[in-house]
This record gives sequence, structure tokens and C-alpha cells, in this order.
Amino acid sequence: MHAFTTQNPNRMAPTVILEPAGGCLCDQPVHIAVRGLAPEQPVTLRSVLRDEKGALFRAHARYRADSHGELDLARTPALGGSFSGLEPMGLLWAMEPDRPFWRLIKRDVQTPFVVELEVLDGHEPDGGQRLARAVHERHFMAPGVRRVPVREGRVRATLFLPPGTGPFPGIIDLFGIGSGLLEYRASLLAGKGFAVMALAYNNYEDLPKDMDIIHLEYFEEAVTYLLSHPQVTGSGVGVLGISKGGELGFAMASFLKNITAAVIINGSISNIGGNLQYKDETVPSVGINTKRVKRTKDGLKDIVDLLNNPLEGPDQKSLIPVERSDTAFLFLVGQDDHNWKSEFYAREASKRLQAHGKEKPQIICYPETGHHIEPPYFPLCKASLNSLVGGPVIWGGEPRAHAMAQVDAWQQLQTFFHNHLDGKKKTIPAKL
Ligand SMILES: CCCCCCCCCC(=O)SCCNC(=O)CCNC(=O)[C@H](O)C(C)(C)COP(=O)(O)OP(=O)(O)OC[C@H]1O[C@@H](n2cnc3c(N)ncnc32)[C@H](O)[C@@H]1OP(=O)(O)O
Repeated sequence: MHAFTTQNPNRMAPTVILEPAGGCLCDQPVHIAVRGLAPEQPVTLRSVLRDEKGALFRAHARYRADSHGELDLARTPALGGSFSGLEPMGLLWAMEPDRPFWRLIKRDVQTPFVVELEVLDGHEPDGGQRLARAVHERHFMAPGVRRVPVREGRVRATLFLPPGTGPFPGIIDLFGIGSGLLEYRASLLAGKGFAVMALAYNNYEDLPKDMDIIHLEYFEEAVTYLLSHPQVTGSGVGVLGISKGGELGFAMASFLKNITAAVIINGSISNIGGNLQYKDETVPSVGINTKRVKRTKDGLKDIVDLLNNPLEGPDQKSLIPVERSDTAFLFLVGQDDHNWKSEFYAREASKRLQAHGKEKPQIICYPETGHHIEPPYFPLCKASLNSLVGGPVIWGGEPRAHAMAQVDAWQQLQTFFHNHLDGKKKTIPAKL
């Protein structure tokens, strides 16, 4: 073991320096440095976070201090561990859960995640003496953001309003099947100047547990609520959706009026799970063939080929009629999505929109990126419960590439919404 203290008794004790000190918003980077080490001292940095269900997420990396006994993660490459190379935020994005098939999810956005950082002597992640420790909070609500629970008619949601008097452009935020009411993306996005409503549509309070029929009137009610809110500006809203939420964003943009802009993260162009209903129109679900479910070498389900091709035969009826839409679209695509064929869906949507003289959507494809493109620095979830499948499935993605994609996607979607929602008074006509 490195006899650090006996080498130079006058040296100051090793200290972790965090900037910003104490904490920051969860989508912001934290600058991590260590001072007071011996010149060239080998150390291991460890991070640990406990989620609200008690699961531990951990990462570690080996480093060597410089000739002044300093270590700056923005300048010094990791020599190995959970990641290697110059990765100033690796201790966050490379975390892995101690429970199988567990995903990092924030339920109570009014409290931060607390990350403990430790500096250990030497290169043994579990062996070295602890030299220094720091606690870093990762927050979900910027100062002044207001959280307003919404129980209006059938709508079950939480509205996040930015600081100030507004009015602000409105966005509806949708997660995948079985997600209930997840607020962490909406709360972060409200800090960027948008009034963001996290909208539940199943598996929450009195909303249906199953997905047999989805009535788009429910989402229409949510749009009406948001647009009539005194702190929401304009005559149209944005929709942000991931997974089934992306597919629903697509459906809203195709059937409902006043959807000005939609960001679809790994969404599908065909209806999946149960019937989609709006007024007297029904879009049936695309067919599946369970024989096409593959097993990974670890025995996990890979469902990427489960769904039928919606361009063939009777499955064409499952296509959402995007050609009716006048919404501006941004498709964010993980090219290693194993939930379904997101890139194919985005490209097909683009073809259909352009074939009908509509605005060409923006498509951004991220290599080695999986299904759950989260806000920045959320660790990659390799496999977890898929409610429709009823068990764990692999989601795809390589941790580093996926982390880079999340940082970029978060910027891109904000820029897109600012470009399309800020100050516009555009009326989108009804599609029917
Ligand atoms: C017809 C077949 C077609 C198939 C095509 C696939 C299309 C699917 C399109 C999609 O939308 S993909 C996205 C699917 N949805 C999800 O990934 C979300 C799945 N749901 C969850 O992970 C949890 O429900 C969630 C963490 C979001 C919320 O959990 P709850 O607040 O309801 O927690 P609860 O404590 O009641 O636990 C419910 C289940 O979630 C599990 N769970 C809770 N927290 C979790 C966590 N943090 N990580 C992983 N699993 C979690 C928990 O173990 C439990 O599993 P079991 O039902 O098997 O016992």
C-alpha cells in the first residue's frame, strides 16, 4: 500500500474539489479534481449513488496524480476501471446497478440524487485506504422551477413552470408503456424556459393498467389544458416522447390539432400494443411473432425482430397516418436500439412526410446508442423490465457512446423546441 502520509508529513491532506461545490443540476457536468496527493500517486476514484428503492449504482476508475500531486479529471485520462481515457463525467455515466435489470429512475424530483465520491490509495478498487471523500448532489429542479400536480378532468399529470412570470412555450412529455408518471425529464426541461407537463397515460392512479385501447381524446384534453393555462404561450404545444411515448407523440401530431413541434426519441410509426382510437377512427396494433424473439448469450430476450413490418400486408393498417401532420419533427435515433427498429421508422416517416409535401423532418442518428436515451449522465441501462413483454429485455447501446448521445440529444431537443415554439403564433389546422 502507498505510505503516503509518512512520505511527506507536511503535505496537506488529500481533498476532493468539486465545481460547482456541493451540487448542480442533473444535466450539468461537475468538475472533479483531487489535491494534496503525492507526486505520481496511483489512486482509485469511486462513485456510489443509492436510488429511492435502495439499489446502489457504482463506478470506479484508476488514475495517477501529476508531478504536483494533483489530479484533474478534465485533463487526466483514466487508466482503467469502469471506463478508461479522458472522461470527466465517467464516474456518473459509467455507473452500474448492484441489482440485475435495474434502471436509474428518479421518482421524487424535489430531492436530489446524492453521489458519494471517494479517493482510495492505489489501484485496488476495493482494497486501498480511503484518502478523501466528497458528496455531490444532482438536482432535478432549477431554482425557481415550480411543480404543479394536475388532476383536471381525466388528465393525470405534473406541470413544471420555469422561474419568472412567463408565459412560456408548452411541452407535453411522455415516457414508455408502464412508466406511470415520470417527472425527471420534464422538471429538468422546465429549467430551460419551457412549461413542461409530464403526462401519465397508463399504470398511474385511476388510469388504465392495460393498453387494450388508447383514446387520443385523453391526449387532446391534455393539450387543451396546457394551451389554456395562463402561463403557457402560443396556440400550439410541443410534444416530447420516448418509446411508446414517442409513438404517441407521433399519433398526436397526426390526429390532433395544435401540435407545433414533436421530438420523437426512438418512437415507432406503427401502433403497438393495443388499438389506437380517435373519434371514429381506429388504428389496430401491428402484429408480432414471438418466434422471432432471440436470446443473447446471457439468456436475455432480444425483441428487436418481434414486431411485423408495418409496410407489408395487413400490418399496413397499423401505420399512424403521419402524412396528415403539419408538425415540425425531430427524430432522435439510437442506432443500436434493440427494442424496435427506430432508425427504419424515422426514415420511413421522413419519406412519407416528404411524399405528401410536408416539411422534411430532422433525423439525428446516434451510433452504438440504445433505446432509453435519457437526459445527460444517466447511466446506460443494458436490460430491464419491458411491461409489454412482461420481463427483462435488452435495450442496446454501448455505455460511452450512449452517454455522448444523451448529452448531444438533450441539447438538440432544446434547440429544436426553442426554434419552433418560442414566440410563434402559428395555428395548426385540424387533420380531420
Ligand atoms: C405485444 C408485445 C409488443 C412488445 C413491443 C415492445 C413495445 C414497448 C414500447 C415501450 O414503451 S418500451 C418501454 C417499456 N416500458 C418501460 O421500460 C418501463 C417499464 N416499467 C418500469 O421499469 C417500471 O414500471 C418503472 C420503474 C418505470 C416504474 O415502476 P413503478 O413505480 O410502477 O414501480 P413498482 O415498484 O410498482 O414496480 C413495478 C415493476 O417495475 C420494476 N421496477 C421498479 N423500479 C425499477 C427500476 N428502477 N428499474 C427496473 N425495474 C424497476 C419492479 O421490479 C416491478 O417489476 P415486476 O412487476 O416484475 O415485479
